Amino acid sequence: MQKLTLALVAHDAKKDDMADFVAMHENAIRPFILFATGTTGGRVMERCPSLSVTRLKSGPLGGDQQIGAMIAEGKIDALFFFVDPLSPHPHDVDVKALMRLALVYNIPMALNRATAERLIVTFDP
Ligand SMILES: O=C(CO)COP(=O)(O)O
Repeated sequence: MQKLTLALVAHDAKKDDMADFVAMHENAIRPFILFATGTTGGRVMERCPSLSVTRLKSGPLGGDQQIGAMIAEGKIDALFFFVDPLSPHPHDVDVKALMRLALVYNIPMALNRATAERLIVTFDP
């Protein structure tokens, strides 16, 4: 069976949460092919050195758009995007575009840790 692909993205205030989440669910996450925006991917690999994560560009430099393009190409099966709703982001249009494409292509998308905790247990990658 083809491996499922999971994209990980976290705003700065949520990167600790993302690293904790991945560490806590490392065994469940290991079977996925993992992609992440640049800084998020770096933090995840620092915390879980045995995981292999393909790092794209940092979000503000186009990483969100790269993941959006992969979703449009059918290359991403699920998106875990831990959003910080309390800070302004210079690339907010990219953030919205990424969420929009996840909606257009109807892929499972967790926008906070509580949802990701519930979603991760549903996968059999
Ligand atoms: O900005 C982001 C999401 O919009 C995340 O990008 P980084 O993981 O590079 O910080």
